[in-house]
Order: sequence, then C-alpha cells, then structure tokens
Amino acid sequence: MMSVTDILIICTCASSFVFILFSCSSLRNRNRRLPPGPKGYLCCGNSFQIDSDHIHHNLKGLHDDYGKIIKFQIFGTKVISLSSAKYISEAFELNPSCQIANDRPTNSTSDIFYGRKHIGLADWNFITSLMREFHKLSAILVFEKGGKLDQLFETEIKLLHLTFISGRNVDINPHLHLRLFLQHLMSILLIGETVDKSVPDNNVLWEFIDLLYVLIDPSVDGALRTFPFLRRLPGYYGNIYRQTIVARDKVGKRFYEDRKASYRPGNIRGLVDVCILNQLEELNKTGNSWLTDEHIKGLIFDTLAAGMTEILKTLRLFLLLMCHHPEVQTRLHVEVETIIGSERFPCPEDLKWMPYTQAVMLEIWRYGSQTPLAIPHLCRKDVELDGYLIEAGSVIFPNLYAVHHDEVTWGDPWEYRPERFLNESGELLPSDHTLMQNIIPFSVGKRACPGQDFARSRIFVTMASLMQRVRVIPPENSNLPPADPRLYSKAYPMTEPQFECRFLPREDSII
Ligand code: HEM
Repeated sequence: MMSVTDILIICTCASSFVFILFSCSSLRNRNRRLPPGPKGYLCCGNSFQIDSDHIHHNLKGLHDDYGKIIKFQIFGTKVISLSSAKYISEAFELNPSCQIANDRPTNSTSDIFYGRKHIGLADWNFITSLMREFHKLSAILVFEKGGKLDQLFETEIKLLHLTFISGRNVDINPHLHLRLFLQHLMSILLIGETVDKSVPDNNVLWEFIDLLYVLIDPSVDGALRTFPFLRRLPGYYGNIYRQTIVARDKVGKRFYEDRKASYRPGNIRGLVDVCILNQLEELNKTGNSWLTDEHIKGLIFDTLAAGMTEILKTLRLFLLLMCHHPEVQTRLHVEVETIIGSERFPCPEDLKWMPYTQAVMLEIWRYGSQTPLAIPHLCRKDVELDGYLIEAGSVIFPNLYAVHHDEVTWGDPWEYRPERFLNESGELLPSDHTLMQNIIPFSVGKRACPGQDFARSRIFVTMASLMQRVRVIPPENSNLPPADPRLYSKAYPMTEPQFECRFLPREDSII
C-alpha cells in the first residue's frame, strides 16, 4: 500500500516530467520559424481585421505583403494560407506532411452526414479514400457514350436551348433555368431519370443544398459549434439546422430508400444503383460492406452539394463572360463549327481537338476561381513547409484565388484572356509550362476534387452544344454587371452578381 508521501512524490515527478516535456517542445517550436502574418490581438487574434465576406481577397492582400505562406488567427484557431501551387502540392501531396495535412476541421454538418460518413468534410482515412475512388470511377462510367443517361442528358440540354431561344426578344436571367437544368442532370446521374415538376417537393435537391450552404456559413456554423444546444431551440440557428435535416431526409428517401426498394439486379439505372450493387456484392462475399446505407447517402449528398453548385457557377460565369467578350465567343463558334460541325451533338472526346475551348474553360476557372479557398484542410501534427513550422491543429487554406491572381505569374490576372494558355500556333501550352503548373481549380493532392473528370466533360458538352446553337449577347433593358472577381461577395459559395442576357439562335444551328 502506498503512503501519502509516495503519492505526493509520484505526482511531483509526473508533473515535473510533463512540465519539462512541454518546455522542451515550446523551446523547440521557439527555435523553428513560424510563418509571417499580421499581428493579432489577445484572444480574438486577427478575427476583426479580416472581412469574412471577402476573406479570399483580403488574404491575397496579406500574401502580397507577407509572402506565399502566411499565418493568422481567428479567435483560438491558427490558420495558414498558402498562395503558391508548389506549396499547396507540397503540403497535400508531395512531402511526408501530406499524411497529416489532409483532414478536415470539424463543423456543424457532422450530424447531417450521419457522423461524417461521406467525403467532403470528413477526415482522411481508408473509407474516405475508397469512397473517393469509387465516386470518381462510377460517375464517369454511368455516363457511357451513347448510353441511356447520355441520351437523357442530351435531351435536357436541348430543352435548355429551347428555353433560352424561346425568349429571343427578351432579357433572360439564366440563373433559374440553369438551376433546373442541373437539378435534372444530377437526378439523371443518380437515378437515371428526372423528377417531374408535378411531383411534390420536386425541387428538394436545391432546397437541401441551399440550406446546407447556409449551415456551413462561418457565422451559422460558428454559433452552432460554440452553443450546440441551439440546435434544439426555436429561433434562426435551430430552424436552419432542423430544416436541413428534414430536407436531407427527403433527398435520402427519394434518391436512396425508394431506389433500393425498387432495385433489380442487372438493371443499373444510375450511380445509386452502382452503389447498391457494390454493397450487395460485398455483403454476399464477406457478410460486411464498407459502403453502408449511410455512406451511400453521404456520397449522394456530396455529389449534389459539390457537383450542382460548382457546375452552376462555371456555366453562369461562362455566359456572363461571353456577353463581355464577343470576340472570344466568335472564336469558340469557329472552333465548334470546324471540329464538331452543326449536324451532330458534341461528345467529351471532342475536347481533345479543341485547344481554344480548353483555354476558355481554364481561363473561366482561373479568372473566377469559384472555390477560392477550396475546402479547408486540418493539419494534425507539427510539420515543416519551406522551413516554416505549421503547428499541429492549424487549419490550412489552399488559397486558389491568390494562386490564380498572382501578378508575377500571370502579368494581367484581372483580365479574362484565354489566349494566355495557347502558344503562337494556337496549341495548348505543355503541362510543364509555369502557367499550366499554376492553374489548379480542382486543387491538388489527396483531397483534390474527385468529380473533376465528370465536371469537365459535362461542362464542355453543355458549352459546346450551346455554342452550336446560340449567340449570347448583353441584355437590352438592364445593365450587364461587371464580371470582375474582385467584386464577388462571398467565399462560400462564391457568387458573381445576378445578370440578364439574350440568346440569339445561330442561323446554321440544328434545332
Ligand atoms: C467546375 C467544377 C468543380 C470545381 C472547380 C471543383 C473544385 C473542387 C475543389 C477545389 C475541392 C476541394 C479540394 C481540396 O480540399 O483540396 C473539391 C472537392 C470535392 N469535389 Fe469538386 N469541383 C467541381 C465539381 C465537382 C463535381 C461535379 C463533383 C461531383 C460530381 C465534385 C465533387 C467533389 C467532392 C466529393 C469533393 C470533396 C473531396 C474530398 O474531400 O476528398 N466536384 N472540388
């Protein structure tokens, strides 16, 4: 039996040991260089110096002052912003730190995704990596060329053209039409059919996504994380949280539970059936499957939240830029006519032979930088980046907006100029060219966008088929707002202003 003195001695030794360890680690960290950044205030750090609506642009200014790796603090959270493709790739892909810099900071969506059983905001682990690979392959596979889904998609695009052209003498705000088009595209991808307008809650996909984006807005997320009990109280925060859960369950029922109930082996209707098939095969083989019902629903929610909003942003900015740059549109028309003609519908493979169209797409993604800070990463352990210490617990922003608007790299970053990606012969620059190394709209490394091939192919087909049929021109009865990304108001989700435009049918089109 130990005496009180023994216990005291043990406690004293233990606390001295912890103290020595702590001092050594503080001393070690003191000797390692922390990244530069603005001086903050006690407790609140730099919280009141950074405008949360324009955080990506504010941080670009700080990068200009302090360099490509900067540190600041939002209340208790240490944040690192990286504004160079080289450092982003080192942090997330190349050096040993990529093993520990690829988690996600916690946020209030954990319950929405059944305890982070999805990809986008979940930590990096074996299941996340399996889900990413599965998602990447399946999204492309179900859209096989000439297959049923491909044809349904073609029909939807043609309906979009008709909607645009039917208002040839009026100014049209394309936003709502594009939203409907994307709702149909994602529905085709997931279940192989669109949801008819007459079905109750037919717009539940956007209802869910819109609510999800309100929930992850730092002001709402911050309140719900600091005071979790708000979720159960009446009032703004509780309402948003509960409405998101309700919308999630409606999506889960229509796009998963109902599909599982009507699933028939041998009849793959869309991505959800591929998930069900995979799950059943695993269960038959091993009695277990990593793709649980909740993981499948998480995958559906990821596809919707990331896919619909991002494709919408690219297409909307494309139309706005075409109104501002008729000369670019004319060159696109010429390339579409030369490579595809006006008789057949475009297919993703055409893009290979269309360098100008590729340059137009890259320049939309560079100029607009529609995911300006990508999705924040979390660094679990102390790591070193270019001689700087990134402390454990830091949140890392891959600042794609700053990478894409660096004056030294791009010369005139605030100009929309697709030609920058072409050589004198009109060919696309080689992949090792500095500009190609610095265009990273889908981010890089282990967490880079798994939907990029799907996004690229669908955006291309939509754009090219539109260019076969229409010319987009500025509105006659309202002002066309500038496309300048410095004016966009919010980092999550980043939106350019609403605008109207006109669609004129092209004489030689095949409608
Ligand atoms: C132009 C369109 C798109 C752009 C610019 C884009 C960009 C991005 C970026 C920058 C990230 C964050 C990467 C990081 O954390 O380092 C991301 C993540 C993600 N994207 Fe996309 N994306 C697009 C379209 C899509 C589509 C169509 C889908 C699905 C069909 C999709 C699914 C995802 C998912 C699931 C993640 C989370 C990846 C992870 O956490 O590991 N994205 N995307």
